Amino acid sequence: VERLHTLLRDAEQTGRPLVMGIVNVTDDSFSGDGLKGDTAAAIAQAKAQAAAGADIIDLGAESTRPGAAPVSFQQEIHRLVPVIEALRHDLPQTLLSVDTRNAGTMRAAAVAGAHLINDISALEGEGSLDAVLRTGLPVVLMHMQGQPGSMQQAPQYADVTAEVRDYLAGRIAACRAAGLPRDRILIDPGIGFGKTVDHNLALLQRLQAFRLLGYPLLVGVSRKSFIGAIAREADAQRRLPGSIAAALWAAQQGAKILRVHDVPETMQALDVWQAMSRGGLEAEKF
Ligand SMILES: Nc1nc2[nH]c(SCC(=O)O)nc2c(=O)[nH]1
Repeated sequence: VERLHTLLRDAEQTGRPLVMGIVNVTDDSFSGDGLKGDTAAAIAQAKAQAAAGADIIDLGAESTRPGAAPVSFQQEIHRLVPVIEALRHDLPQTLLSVDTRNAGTMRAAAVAGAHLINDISALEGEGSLDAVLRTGLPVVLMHMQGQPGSMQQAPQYADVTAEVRDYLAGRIAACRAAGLPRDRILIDPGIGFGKTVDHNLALLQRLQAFRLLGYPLLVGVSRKSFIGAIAREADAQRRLPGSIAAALWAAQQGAKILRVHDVPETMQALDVWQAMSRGGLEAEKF
């Protein structure tokens, strides 16, 4: 928790958000050897993101893309633990986050050395709030309407910003009442999780509403389909300019952590944005 708060204080002082690199430890193994190929690939990707300046690496084993099939927590653990253990050793300066909804995975990830739990279901899963309490780790509470398999069919809100904010306020209250200290809570509006394009845009336009809750704000826009809709780009791998634009907007609105696929490109964009938004280079010598 201390290391995360040191980074968050730096972010506050420099006005530059932290960068969280995304690493998926999936099982669609190209090598056909089940997992070894995917473990090695995930470790290599995490190392590259850390070398490019990522402050945090977010490791996920369950694709929570709309329509994705759920993954058992045993399978999640089987995929994630080797990667966490390797990165704890190889990347001692980089915080490791685990993207999971499962209490069992949270416990195993903490034992393996993860520093942060990133839960798209805001600790609503069976036993997950208790599991996180016992791990001592900080947690990202994210809003999602419905479930990944069906959440994009008919997202529905009277006032998306108010409803997402009130949901997060409720989850914060529940976690605090269960004994989770303030300094172990981060929040996230869940861009793309049960939202139309217009819902996502409304949330991004009103990110300040979430800062009023008083917790560090994490935002994930990288390569998401609302960017594809706006820019008419069906291929997620070709949404980098739009992802950078949305990330800088979120930074401008006070997001403290940006969750991204493209770390070097985001770092360069933040370098230039920071030079102008805070005035003057940060003692850079050419
Ligand atoms: N906290 C948090 N966790 C996430 N996990 C994913 S998976 C879908 C994708 O990357 O397109 N998105 C997010 C996000 O926005 N926030």
